[in-house]
Amino acid sequence: MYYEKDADLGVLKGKTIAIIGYGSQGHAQAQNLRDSGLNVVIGLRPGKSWDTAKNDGFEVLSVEDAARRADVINILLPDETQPKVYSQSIEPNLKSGAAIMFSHGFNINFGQIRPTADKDIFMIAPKSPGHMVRRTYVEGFGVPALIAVEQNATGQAYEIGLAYAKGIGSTRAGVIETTFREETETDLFGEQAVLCGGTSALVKAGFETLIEAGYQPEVAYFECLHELKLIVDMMYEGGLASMRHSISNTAEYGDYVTGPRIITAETKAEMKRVLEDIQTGKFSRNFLLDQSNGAFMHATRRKEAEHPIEQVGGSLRELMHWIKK
Ligand SMILES: NC(=O)C1=CN([C@@H]2O[C@H](COP(=O)(O)OP(=O)(O)OC[C@H]3O[C@@H](n4cnc5c(N)ncnc54)[C@H](OP(=O)(O)O)[C@@H]3O)[C@@H](O)[C@H]2O)C=CC1
Ligand SMILES: CC[C@](O)(C(C)=O)C(=O)O
Ligand SMILES: [Mg+2]
Ligand SMILES: [Mg+2]
Repeated sequence: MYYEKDADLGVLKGKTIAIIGYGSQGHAQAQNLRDSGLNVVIGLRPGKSWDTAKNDGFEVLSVEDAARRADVINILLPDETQPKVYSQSIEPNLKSGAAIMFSHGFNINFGQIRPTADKDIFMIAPKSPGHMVRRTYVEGFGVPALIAVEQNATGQAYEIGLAYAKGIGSTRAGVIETTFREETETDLFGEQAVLCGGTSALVKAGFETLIEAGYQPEVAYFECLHELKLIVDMMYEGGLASMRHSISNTAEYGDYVTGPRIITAETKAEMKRVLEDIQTGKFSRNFLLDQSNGAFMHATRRKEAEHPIEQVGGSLRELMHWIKK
């Protein structure tokens, strides 16, 4: 694990870091790096993010101009957008010896971006949503991250990568070394099976079961979604044991006897098939195919927004002034 003492911000002093994209990760990493005293420019197309980055006080350039200026460039565009922008706007304008960074290994791992041999290629992957990358930094800490070096053309990739990780606050929390392949496959698996796909399916199924049995939607919302954060906060702080220490014996007994009825051997067998689809490239091919017109994604976004849990949750959260803050 790498910490503050292992990273020297001085490696990046006097260099220009171009952050391409100003979305979830882009805005957070750019603001943290600037607050760490580093020189950051933002590369974008004209539009909403351009205006936001400008209002936040950044020098905003076209992607082409940002690439020309960059000593280090972090491509923080949506994964499906990166290959075209890289080949059309970034690659032709990069200096020889520039360092190319990612925060997720998707496009290198699946061969969608293939930089030339004279460039450093590495990744600092925060294990956190972008907005928490910023929030924890402002609070004086940071989120854990992974470092992976794919190509070390200058021999300086680790030093630059660790300095970058320090700049976004991650060496305060700890940085673990990995490979592009391990980060890509575990990240995709985690978000699909556990963190996002698994959790949202579990929450919706629990909520639907209660309201179909005639219970109040508001009660079902508190039980299956709202309280989840409070339970997960305890797991985050002290693992499963700490959560089980705080809940009642009744809940702990129910945890042991009912958990395996919900997440069964068949669920785990399906998880293995999900992982295989990621490893073989089947998932990435399907994702990129859908993103060429976005048909499944757009239809599903609309359908999910209409789910009763979103309707009741929207009204309840209006009353939760502490969340709005
Ligand atoms: N979201 C997260 O928390 C995490 C993301 N990652 C990785 O970080 C990377 C960035 O993801 P994320 O932050 O979610 O991305 P977002 O979808 O939040 O970022 C979109 C940004 O890219 C800009 N953009 C989109 N298309 C173009 C284009 N053609 N030219 C110029 N700018 C464009 C958008 O600008 P506009 O307003 O003009 O559309 C916007 O600023 C991905 O590799 C992702 O896997 C890794 C860890 C966590
Ligand atoms: C869990 C989803 C994530 O991998 C993340 C926030 O780490 C992502 O791709 O957004
Ligand atoms: Mg992730
Ligand atoms: Mg991810």
